[in-house]
Amino acid sequence: MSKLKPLGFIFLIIILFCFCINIELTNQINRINLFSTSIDIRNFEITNTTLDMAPWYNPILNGHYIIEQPTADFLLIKTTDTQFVAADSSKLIIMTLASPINFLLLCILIFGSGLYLRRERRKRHYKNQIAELNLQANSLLTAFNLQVKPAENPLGVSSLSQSINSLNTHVANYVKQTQTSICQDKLTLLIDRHAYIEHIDRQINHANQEDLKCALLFIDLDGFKQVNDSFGHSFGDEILVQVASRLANVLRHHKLSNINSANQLEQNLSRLGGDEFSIFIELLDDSDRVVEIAKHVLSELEKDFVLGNKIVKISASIGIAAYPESASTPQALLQLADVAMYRAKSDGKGIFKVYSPEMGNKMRRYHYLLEELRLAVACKDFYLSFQPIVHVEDCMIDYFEALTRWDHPVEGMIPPSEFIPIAEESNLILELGDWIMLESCRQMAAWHNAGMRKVKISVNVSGIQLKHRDIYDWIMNKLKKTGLPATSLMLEITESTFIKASPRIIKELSRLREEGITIAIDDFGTGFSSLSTLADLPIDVIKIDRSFIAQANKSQKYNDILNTISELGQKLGLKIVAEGVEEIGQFELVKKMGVSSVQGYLVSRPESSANVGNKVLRNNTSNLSASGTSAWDIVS
Ligand SMILES: Nc1nc2c(ncn2[C@@H]2O[C@H](COP(=O)(O)OP(=O)(O)OP(=O)(O)O)[C@@H](O)[C@H]2O)c(=O)[nH]1
Repeated sequence: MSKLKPLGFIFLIIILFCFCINIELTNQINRINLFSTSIDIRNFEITNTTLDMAPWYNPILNGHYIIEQPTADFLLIKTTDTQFVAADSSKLIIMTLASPINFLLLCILIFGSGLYLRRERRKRHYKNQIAELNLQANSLLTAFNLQVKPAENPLGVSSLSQSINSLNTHVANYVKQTQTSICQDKLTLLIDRHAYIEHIDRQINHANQEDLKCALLFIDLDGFKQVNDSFGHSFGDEILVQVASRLANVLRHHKLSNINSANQLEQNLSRLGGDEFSIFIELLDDSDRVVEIAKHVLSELEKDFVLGNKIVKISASIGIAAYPESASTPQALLQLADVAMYRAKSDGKGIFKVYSPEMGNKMRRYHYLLEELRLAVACKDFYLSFQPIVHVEDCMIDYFEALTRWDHPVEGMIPPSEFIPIAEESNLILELGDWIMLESCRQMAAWHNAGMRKVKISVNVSGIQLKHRDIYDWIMNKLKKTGLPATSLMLEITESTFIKASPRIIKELSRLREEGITIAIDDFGTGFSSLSTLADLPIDVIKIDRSFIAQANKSQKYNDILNTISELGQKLGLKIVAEGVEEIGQFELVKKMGVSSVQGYLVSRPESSANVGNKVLRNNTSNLSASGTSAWDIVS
């Protein structure tokens, strides 16, 4: 079709040209009639006008005729029906063509044709370019794996426009997806900490202008590590996804939702990382509302999590910080809510706490002590105290418990109950524990050499040490270094640590027992271990927690528990030690129950090694050399 167009154009031009020639020729003929000067004219008389001459000239020549002669062709020009004049047709034609109007027309036609052909060439060039672009677009579509409806003309403009549209949509979706995924947690699809902080920042600015109050909930799952350890990480992942969905429901229920119109993500709920989530309340018109929301979150998370055929129960601890009361920046709000959350954890877990400045002070002290502890551990700035544990029958020394003391140059004595948990959380306990074990063994080795052959030294070992040290090699190495016999060493491990101990740790403790080292379960009664598990643990001694001793004389229930533990221990062939005996009544009670040894202020406070030396070695030398131990005078 497109090829026919130029032909049609040329045909049109030819017709136009002929038409013009015809007009001009007629003009010329008319001029011949009138002036007939320059042309050889002869008069003809023809009665019969039906001349047998080229009939198709007729319409062009307007009723005149061309006569072919041997010398030249003549045009018979009809003047009347029977009168003709003859003109030399070739001359006539030359004159016709040479007329200015025809020349001008010819020029216009040539110029027009030139323009037309140029335009056609350009069109062809563009078409080729579009075809080339189409090929490139198609290869892009294939690379992006995009399907486009086949076009009528696959190399035409409409196909190109279709491809470009499709690529355009793809790029727009890609940009949207990229922007969304940048700020989204991959597992739960909630916004991440970074996007959440930006959102809170905007909300706080708004609240500041409008004089509004906001609040932030910091939610941390309790014991989530246990879930991972027991069921595997992918199971843990599923729980996290379900937690996110339950929190989103709470948000909707309390109409706290705020969906970002650009990426369609909820902005008031975030997974901050690990098992930590946060909810932001943009408008807190009533402080009871935050409490109501926190309680709702806790109750939602306490419901059973069902995964396949497994049912898991978890809980969460929540810290709450409010704007503007607690803090005025997103980071500070999160930090203080985190502090409050830690308080909720330390107060028993599964609860919520609203931040108060007193909590902040505690946090600051924590960080201060952590830094001081680092220095103290590096400088070995501690000393040991020794508390005797005596047999109830004769008050002879059974063993000494080594207790670490930290005399801070500015703060004074810092109790172990304050610095040991910090040392454990920061793993500084590993280095500190090395020093404690070495010093305890060294001291006991000295006393052993001085005659205290039946007395043991008891050293506390934390769960962190059991986990990170190869405990068998570690202990045997210390004994070798100090020369202390294995039978003179006792290790105290808390009940809660025993519950969590891996089979590897239990095996290593059994090997130490085989070497002659005594293993005691410390703070017994506080870790909720089932009594039946006692039979399987590699232990020799049960140390009953001081809380039972303190209650036993006042409460029949505690009295019964104490009795049961004591009886069970005796049946299992374990030695029972009562901790925290402070009164003579308690001493008498535990003695009656069959407890074999006691520890507590009634017997002695922890003493320095010098005092122990004075008391045992100087005053009771004869007793010591005969028995390998000495009576601890409890009245002195
Ligand atoms: N399955 C899974 N676990 C994760 C992910 N991110 C972090 N965790 C685990 O979550 C646990 C978080 O532990 P913590 O919060 O420190 O401890 P916890 O056991 O919850 O104890 P408390 O918080 O003191 O109650 C760790 O064991 C992490 O390995 C995750 O994306 N998926």
